[in-house]
Amino acid sequence: MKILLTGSTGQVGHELERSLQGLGEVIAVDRGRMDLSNLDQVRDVIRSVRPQLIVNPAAYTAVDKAESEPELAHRINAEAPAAMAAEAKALGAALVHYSTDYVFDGRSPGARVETDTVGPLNVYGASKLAGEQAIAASGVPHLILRTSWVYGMRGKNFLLTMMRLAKERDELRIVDDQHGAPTWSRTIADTTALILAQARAGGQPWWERNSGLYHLASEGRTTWFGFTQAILEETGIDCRLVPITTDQYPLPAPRPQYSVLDTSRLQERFVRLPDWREALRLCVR
Ligand SMILES: NC(=O)C1=CN([C@@H]2O[C@H](COP(=O)(O)OP(=O)(O)OC[C@H]3O[C@@H](n4cnc5c(N)ncnc54)[C@H](OP(=O)(O)O)[C@@H]3O)[C@@H](O)[C@H]2O)C=CC1
Ligand SMILES: Cc1cn([C@H]2C[C@H](O)[C@@H](COP(=O)(O)OP(=O)(O)O[C@H]3O[C@@H](C)C(=O)[C@@H](O)[C@H]3O)O2)c(=O)[nH]c1=O
Ligand SMILES: [Mg+2]
Repeated sequence: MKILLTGSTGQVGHELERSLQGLGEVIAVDRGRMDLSNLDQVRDVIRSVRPQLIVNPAAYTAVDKAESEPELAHRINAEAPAAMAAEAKALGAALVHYSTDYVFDGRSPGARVETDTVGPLNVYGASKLAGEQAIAASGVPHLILRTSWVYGMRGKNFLLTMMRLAKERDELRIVDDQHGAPTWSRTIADTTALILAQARAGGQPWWERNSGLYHLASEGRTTWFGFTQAILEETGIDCRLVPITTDQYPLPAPRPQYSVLDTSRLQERFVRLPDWREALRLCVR
């Protein structure tokens, strides 16, 4: 199987480049080869590579910056995936795509299932939702994997930011009223590969029975404050932590208050997911 992988310089893409190796020939394209803001280039690359599977972790992920660049965010997060879906469909290929807990408004507590009402609060979330909807509407065989609070030992993420800040400062003030599940980039990549491998082992292409939307995040939940406490415990870095409210940390983009994803659908069909705290421990190790 020929697999076209985007975003291999990103957190999830980097892990996927490793995790997908056993499944076929992985052709990784970076921004230089395929710029997602250039839709003609997206189409041209897919037509020349002719993959059987496209895996697309590339995205515009700068949540605050997106508020002042809505058109660019929409092109990368919605129009490019729509173009990938159309090209994949024309080739008879399938598409694996990633989305976010930020498609939800998060106004009430409780974990969200795939069929729950969406209502993004910010430009990033709206652009990601538009991407999901375009793929679903295209009729291409697909997996859309919604994840949350991604971290890892490379790239730009909350774990590395907090490790740096905690070393630099005596005290950190961290929001303690936004609830979610931190998810290790490696969990996402390995789970993706497992789903693809399992489905293939069934003797029929996975999309014949399992095309659709799935929540893929760690088990359990915490707040950004709780996540930071755990980061300090695991890394042994010493710093005073002060819990604050969202109002006390103003940012350009509003964030959902409760965006825990219910992952039962994925776990019942495919594979168990690890607890967030345990995954953090393994990652830091
Ligand atoms: N990060 C998070 O907390 C979460 C992420 N997600 C979703 O998971 C997926 C993976 O995210 P993650 O790995 O964390 O993202 P990263 O921000 O770590 O990586 C983004 C990747 O997209 C690439 N990219 C951005 N713009 C373009 C462009 N115009 N053309 C080509 N490539 C581009 C980047 O390339 P370059 O290095 O050149 O910039 C990079 O490889 C995304 O769909 C994201 O929306 C979902 C929930 C949480
Ligand atoms: C740096 C810092 C942040 N915070 C708060 C701000 C914010 O409410 C929260 C998280 O901040 P960040 O900007 O790192 O996280 P954010 O960019 O909102 O992370 C999101 O990224 C996108 C791509 C997703 O899809 C989401 O799932 C989610 O992971 O932590 C503090 O309270 N204190 C601090 O010192
Ligand atoms: Mg951010």
